[in-house]
Amino acid sequence: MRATFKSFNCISTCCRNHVFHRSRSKPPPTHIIAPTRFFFFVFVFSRSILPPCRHFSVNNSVSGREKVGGFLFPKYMDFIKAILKRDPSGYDTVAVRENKKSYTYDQIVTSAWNTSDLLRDSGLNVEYGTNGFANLNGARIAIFAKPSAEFVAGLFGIWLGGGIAVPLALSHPEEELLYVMNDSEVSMILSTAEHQEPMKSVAAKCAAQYSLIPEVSSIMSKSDRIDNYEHDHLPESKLRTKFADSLTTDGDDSALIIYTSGTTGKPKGVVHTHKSISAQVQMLIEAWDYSSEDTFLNCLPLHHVHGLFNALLAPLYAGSVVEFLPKFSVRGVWQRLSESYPEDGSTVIDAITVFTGVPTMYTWLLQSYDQMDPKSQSSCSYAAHKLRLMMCGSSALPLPIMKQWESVTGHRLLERYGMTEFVMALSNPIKGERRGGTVGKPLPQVEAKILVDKENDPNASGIGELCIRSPSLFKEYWKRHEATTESFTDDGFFKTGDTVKVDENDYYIIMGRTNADIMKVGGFKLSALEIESVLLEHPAISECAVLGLPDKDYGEAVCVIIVPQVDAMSGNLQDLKASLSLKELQAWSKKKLAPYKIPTKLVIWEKLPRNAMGKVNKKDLKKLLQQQP
Ligand SMILES: Nc1ncnc2c1ncn2[C@@H]1O[C@H](COP(=O)(O)OP(=O)(O)OP(=O)(O)O)[C@@H](O)[C@H]1O
Repeated sequence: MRATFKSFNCISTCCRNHVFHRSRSKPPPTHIIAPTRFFFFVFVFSRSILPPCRHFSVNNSVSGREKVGGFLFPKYMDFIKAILKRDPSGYDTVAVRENKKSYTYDQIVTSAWNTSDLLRDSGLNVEYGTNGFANLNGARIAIFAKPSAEFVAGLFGIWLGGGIAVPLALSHPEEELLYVMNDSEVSMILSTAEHQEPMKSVAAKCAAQYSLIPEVSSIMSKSDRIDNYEHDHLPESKLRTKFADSLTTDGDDSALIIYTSGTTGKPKGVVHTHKSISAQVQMLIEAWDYSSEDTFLNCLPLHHVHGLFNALLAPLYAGSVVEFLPKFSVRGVWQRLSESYPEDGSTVIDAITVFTGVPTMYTWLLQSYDQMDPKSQSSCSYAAHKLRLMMCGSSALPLPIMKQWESVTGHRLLERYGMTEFVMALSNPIKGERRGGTVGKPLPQVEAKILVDKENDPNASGIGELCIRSPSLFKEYWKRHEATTESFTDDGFFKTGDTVKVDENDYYIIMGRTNADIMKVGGFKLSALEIESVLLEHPAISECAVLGLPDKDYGEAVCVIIVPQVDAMSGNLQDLKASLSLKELQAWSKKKLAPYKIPTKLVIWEKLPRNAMGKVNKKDLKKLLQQQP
């Protein structure tokens, strides 16, 4: 990953211009969010999880804690601590929904508490803090569960126990799982029953323990809402504050290791702390107005920051409901949106208000929309239009897709830019102009600068490597001290490895990964993302990936891999190859692209290989194409 480190070091001797941008927004106040449902953590601690004496008595007999006068908490994340200090706002406390079941904050934390007990009692190397409470002292605990209440409870349970969570990818083959587990030296794997047998076997192969995540009980059905829930034991806010103050939090403690996709090298473990997580969720809530009025539809994997932070942790911190659709399906999404907003205008409880996805999800949703009958199209358009917010990111959103989505739903997608190492950094505004083809400006408290290599950019076009400084920056690459040091500038900016520029209004334009999307053709630096966006306007092209292949005359040649539109695909791929020739494509491109940007090689495939986040690994594709005759 970020293979630009080396080239960056070379550049460092060259002359550089720093274009510096800083968000003018004021830092968020400590309590920026409306009172949320998370106060139920306290509710849970005081009545549901354990008998009352277990929490607050001096001489309880809970394992490892009996000597202590005080409370039962080891290190705990600032994130939750802040929540504990807020005032309750009401009793509608559903946190998670999945498969038509609803789970309250209470129920999730009950299970989280049980998980942390299980971890402490598992014989792992626990340590006793100054307050005498046992904690896992940063032991790595992997979590393998589909997006669900159990996943959330498992994650919070690991944090409650003082461990570092390592979310695993459900789609990864055993070899990749073992790489992550061995690299992060996982002590235990937590999973749900459906994955029990394979995960036990994986655990055995890397000398880790295995355990099931304690079940999370749900409220019976959607209609059995929390209004009927008992809430007369809610502790006084004074007690809540005291309780929160007693937590021995150290915000700099590591909380989470997320592995990079490895699209630019071997996956690295990106370590986030309680503090960086806390900072990030507060930034997102402020930037995008998340609130307890929101219900998110989360169809994303949770081992990447998009699904985990944008669509789970930040919403929960804001007191929103997160509804999981564990596996993205165009049918599932359209159906859920249509159910939320019937065309007769009737109001539905639990309607989805926020959706966030990767560009390919929107492409596929549009393709399925095109196949619908007019009545279904009308109800889908009507419903999608009603959402408060629709966002896109993780890879470039091509302009044609953005425009099509706007014409179908009336929503101008909010595109933002992020990376595992700092989660989110740049965003188009919630209010104000969302500029297509850009990722907006720095989020609150984020500083961005562009390292322009003047020597290779004599025209001073302002194109260069994006660097980010933010309270949400990661702490380190797990056990990779050198890689960590190399990835930062002397003044603490993280070097993203992405080539960018700003437009006339200071909105950032991502030109792509320097080592995968930036091609050098006959002395010109070209952005593959820009060419892809133009080619997608061609009526016969559904998806495409542009990449540079070695060329003896020009250094690199522009090659495009095309996936034809569904209609075209209903014919024979061979016929299509004959009809969509390189010549035809070049003739069409002439009106839209400068001559040196026009592809000189064309490959037609039925689909593009994409990872769980819909990303294409161009390094692999290049290798593959070079091997082909
Ligand atoms: N809105 C966006 N437009 C263009 N590119 C984006 C956008 N959002 C994210 N990206 C790309 O995704 C990258 C971050 O993704 P992530 O941290 O998952 O890394 P990766 O490239 O998928 O994997 P690896 O870090 O292993 O190479 C960014 O560096 C950028 O290249």
